[in-house]
Amino acid sequence: MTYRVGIINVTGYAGMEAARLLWNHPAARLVAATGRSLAGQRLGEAFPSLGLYEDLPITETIEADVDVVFSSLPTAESAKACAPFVRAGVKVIDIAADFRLKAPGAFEQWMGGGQPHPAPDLLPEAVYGLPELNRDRIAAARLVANPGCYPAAAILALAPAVRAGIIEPTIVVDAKSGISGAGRGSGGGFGYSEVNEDVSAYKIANHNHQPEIAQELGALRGGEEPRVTFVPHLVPMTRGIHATCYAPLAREITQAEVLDLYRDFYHAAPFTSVSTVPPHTKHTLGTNRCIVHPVVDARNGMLVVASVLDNLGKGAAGQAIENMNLMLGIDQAAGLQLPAVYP
Ligand SMILES: NC(=O)C1=CN([C@@H]2O[C@H](COP(=O)(O)OP(=O)(O)OC[C@H]3O[C@@H](n4cnc5c(N)ncnc54)[C@H](OP(=O)(O)O)[C@@H]3O)[C@@H](O)[C@H]2O)C=CC1
Ligand SMILES: CC(=O)N[C@@H](CCC(=O)OP(=O)(O)O)C(=O)O
Repeated sequence: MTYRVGIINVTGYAGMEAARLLWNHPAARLVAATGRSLAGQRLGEAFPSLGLYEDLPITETIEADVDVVFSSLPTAESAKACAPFVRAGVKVIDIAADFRLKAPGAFEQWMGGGQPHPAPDLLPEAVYGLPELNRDRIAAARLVANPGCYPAAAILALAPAVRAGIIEPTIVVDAKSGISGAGRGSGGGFGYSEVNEDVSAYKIANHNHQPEIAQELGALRGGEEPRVTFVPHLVPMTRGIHATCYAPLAREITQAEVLDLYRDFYHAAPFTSVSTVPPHTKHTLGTNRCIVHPVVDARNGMLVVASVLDNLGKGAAGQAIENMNLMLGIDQAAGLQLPAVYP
């Protein structure tokens, strides 16, 4: 059986990456793709990198029968486009941030610019789409909230330690992102001459991924959110997230015990692996992989975890396809077993 997939807003980086990854999927086919300014063009004509899609038209809305829809609209534009599909029984994966935050008022404060949520009735049922934590719930869901790119890296770095209670709930996440994290529509300040040879922090102490990280780590400790200091940085590479996460150890533990704990936690996860050496963002480029590297800093009583992924892979479109596979009840890794692009 081949499942029929639609992408709402194929014209952004996340939508384009979903189309790229779907090309070789053994059980799913892209049959509809929307785009605002490019409607009427063929996908392969609009984007030469997707030239294999020479016959697929970009349309204003999805009219074809579909089994699954990905939405990669800008955050706060996405929920109202997803809602009719969920209500019609189509499985929906929202790559935007509209269904991620559960606390009352959180969407309005962090994602919606003060505007009310467009589909508040669907918010409680949306499952946070990180299979390493929520595999069975994703498989049963009709609406999945795909994680943000920074939260995916940070949560995967910290989840085993938080669940085992080996760290104090005072966490620092120091994260770097490639420029594609800001999207195609990112506008001023992201030109080559501005970002090349430049590194800067941004949105210190007020980035909308901080509550997402705290919410999901809190769920691993009975709902009590840890204190999370999150500092994102922009670095001059195209793709990739590198998160270095720090927390005080709650008890003495050896490096070997921590490695065992992490390996045990991720033993059934096809895309998250535990490394004994510092991972590079390029080890995940173009893939759905996340690599975590936990280190006990015994002199200071700290756990330090380095984590890498591709913001458009495990941070967006790859993750969305992994979630789709689970929702369809097919092999979790279908279409996603790819070596990284290296060097
Ligand atoms: N980039 C990343 O690494 C990640 C992105 N995401 C999420 O995925 C979603 C898409 O991000 P990304 O692909 O980076 O976005 P981009 O900035 O690459 O693309 C946005 C596209 O959306 C179109 N667009 C803008 N506003 C609207 C609108 N109101 N209605 C319809 N189309 C619109 C624009 O096309 P045009 O003007 O031509 O119509 C533009 O090409 C976002 O919600 C983002 O939060 C999630 C994780 C990682
Ligand atoms: C480098 C950069 O600008 N990154 C984006 C995050 C990427 C993203 O799209 O995250 P959401 O899915 O949660 O919107 C940012 O910091 O806002």
